[in-house]
Amino acid sequence: MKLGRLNHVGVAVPDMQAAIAYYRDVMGATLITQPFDMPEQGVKVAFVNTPRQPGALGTDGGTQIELIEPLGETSPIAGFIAKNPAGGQHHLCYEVEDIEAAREWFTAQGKRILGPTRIGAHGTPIFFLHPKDMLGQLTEIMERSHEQH
Ligand SMILES: CC[C@H](C(=O)O)C(=O)SCCNC(=O)CCNC(=O)[C@H](O)C(C)(C)COP(=O)(O)OP(=O)(O)OC[C@H]1O[C@@H](n2cnc3c(N)ncnc32)[C@H](O)[C@@H]1OP(=O)(O)O
Ligand SMILES: [Co+2]
Repeated sequence: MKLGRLNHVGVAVPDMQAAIAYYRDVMGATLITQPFDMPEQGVKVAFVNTPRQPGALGTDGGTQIELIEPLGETSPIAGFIAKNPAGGQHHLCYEVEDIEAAREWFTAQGKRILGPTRIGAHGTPIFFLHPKDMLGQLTEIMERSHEQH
């Protein structure tokens, strides 16, 4: 498998609106999506587009900041926010051509895959790899969008 594009950096936040105001007012971001809920993933999500982005989700261009706020009692990031009340860098997401081939690759490497492959915030299949197997970094693998833009 070859290293793919860094699609986004996941940043866990305790307060989505405060985080959006920070990226807009402190960091000067101009392309921030409206937050949307992903109850099946236990998060509220918003994307901060870095420059050279056409502005549509998942399109080619720069890397996004993916703001994630816990949603619901069983959010997988509740523990992270409990340990890091101010929030912080949560995961990195890399793109692959074929999610199933990537699953086989990491499994063969003895890396723990967290749960089933499911549809992520960009509408393509994703899975997560345990941070303890990935240099301490929670790692998301995402099949890149094959739509032509
Ligand atoms: C899917 C929508 C969207 C997208 O891009 O499409 C997203 O990315 S949503 C992102 C939120 N969803 C997930 O993160 C799913 C995968 N994550 C998990 O299953 C859990 O968060 C897990 C298992 C990584 C950690 O769960 P939890 O914190 O409840 O467990 P522990 O406290 O026992 O943690 C075990 C061990 O790992 C360390 N840890 C936890 N989170 C992270 C992290 N983000 N980065 C690095 N290390 C992490 C934690 O400190 C523990 O270490 P220890 O030394 O044992 O204390
Ligand atoms: Co993500």
